[in-house]
Amino acid sequence: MLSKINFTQTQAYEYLIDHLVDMADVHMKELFEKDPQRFNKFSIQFNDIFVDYSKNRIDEKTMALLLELAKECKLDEAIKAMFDGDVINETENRAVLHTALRNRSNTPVLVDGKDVMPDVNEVLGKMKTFSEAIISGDWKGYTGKAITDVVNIGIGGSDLGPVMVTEALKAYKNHLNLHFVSNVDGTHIVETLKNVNPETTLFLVASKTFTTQETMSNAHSARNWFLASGAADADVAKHFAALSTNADGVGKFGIDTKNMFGFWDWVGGRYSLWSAIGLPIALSVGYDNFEELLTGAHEMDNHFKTAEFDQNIPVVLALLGIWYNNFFESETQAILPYDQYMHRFAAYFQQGDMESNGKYVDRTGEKVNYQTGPVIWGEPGTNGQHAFYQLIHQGTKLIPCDFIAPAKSHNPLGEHHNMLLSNFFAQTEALMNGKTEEEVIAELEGKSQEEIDTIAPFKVFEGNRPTNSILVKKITPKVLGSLLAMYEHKIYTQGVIWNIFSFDQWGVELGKQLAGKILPELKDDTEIDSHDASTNGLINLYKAWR
Ligand SMILES: O=P(O)(O)OC[C@H]1O[C@@H](O)[C@H](O)[C@@H](O)[C@@H]1O
Repeated sequence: MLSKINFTQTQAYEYLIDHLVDMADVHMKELFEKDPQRFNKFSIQFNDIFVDYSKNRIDEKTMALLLELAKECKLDEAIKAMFDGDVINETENRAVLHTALRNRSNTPVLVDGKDVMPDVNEVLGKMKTFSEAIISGDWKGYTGKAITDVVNIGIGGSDLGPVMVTEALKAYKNHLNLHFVSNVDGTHIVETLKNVNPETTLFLVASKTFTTQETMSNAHSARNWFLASGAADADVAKHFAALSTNADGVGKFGIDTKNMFGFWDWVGGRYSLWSAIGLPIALSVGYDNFEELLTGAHEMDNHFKTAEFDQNIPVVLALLGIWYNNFFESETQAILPYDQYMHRFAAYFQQGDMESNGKYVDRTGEKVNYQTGPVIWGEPGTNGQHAFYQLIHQGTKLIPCDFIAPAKSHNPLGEHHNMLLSNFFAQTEALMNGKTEEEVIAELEGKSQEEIDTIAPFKVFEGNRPTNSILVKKITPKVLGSLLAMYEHKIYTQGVIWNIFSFDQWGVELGKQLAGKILPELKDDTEIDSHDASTNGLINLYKAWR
């Protein structure tokens, strides 16, 4: 059981409130001027990942107090509890062991007294054999042709992770074409099926529960399409596989359980890309690269488990996030990868973070009296610069940003990478330093005083906008694995301090339930009056217009 400490009642929190008064008007520029060691003090390297957090509104006292806060909230016990397989997902009565899926050291991990590693390794072995057979072409479709296209049908955690990783690792891709269908909007499956041939397509039905409406509907439509092409029921086995914890559901759908890749209820959907849900990754970049991804994550797991908190990247990032979220009242957190391949990275962590920490009830069942999870958003640089950075630089909201960039590009083309990275460095520098009125006036030399007075206020940048710079050597499978685990553990750390349960997601249920009630009401054109006036009005208009 996790302890149930309200962090706003700790000693460290009280000190931090006082300390905030001292820090509120301090400009980071001054902190850099005062301390030549600041960059060394506030940066951590872990393997090929370098995290510079010196461009934050912190000093040594801030970090000491934040670290104290982590201690008072018993973060050490919480970390141990997760790795030990304790039932820390209390509202679902489950352990949380995505770390076991990438436990490359193979040390036993016990759930209810049973070591789960043999099962984990068995599924990995099956994924290896299967992916190699598909990639080599040994696996034949129902007319004897090799597979050319893989369509993953899944949503949420059964989609976002594999999409993000297969995109991020596109440089490692083989000849297979990967497609992802998630939305129940018929457009998604229809448009995808236009581009594939039933004789050479493999469908992966990815669903932890195997009950999710969107996924089941898309899977049925895909099977109908497949059978309509002239294939027989018996051919389904050559073209459909399931990634799921629900063997009964898989069997009922008509997928041979030989083609089922299992995982377990102690794997949360948004933490499942390391499990059988990662099969599209193994198919896209080869099993060895998938294993490298696991290795990278495992290394970060060990770092999180063993590094002192002041040298622990996920812990430090989490505490900085809390500093802004709970003391500076920032509402959002931007994730800005300067790497085109990582264009779905922020979208992935929208689920990872917001579904984990978007909770207003604490671990005692009481409503919290403080802010919990931030809104996560972001796009790859430099695209974001030409779109929304205006607000980050000169808007009224404080937006802490994570900038992520690789030193080596997979596509070193002329000066492109230097140009990209010059923007990466320039943005965090600009956000920190800003531009003073004097600097603006100096730039306007030669203009009339009237012109200067008119335009100068618009050209001033306050600066003092916080950023973390995460510079990695190269986006390899291993580095990506470490980065993903880093954010996962940051999320958990914040959940521990906010005293919330990060591994359930009750907030997604109500909408599903209501949609279930409304669906039968849409079958015919009878006027509806069973809801509020707005919902009735909209449903009836829909019926009139469809
Ligand atoms: O993998 P499943 O069972 O189809 O679930 C998909 C998604 O369903 C959503 O309802 C959950 O909030 C997500 O956490 C989950 O990833």
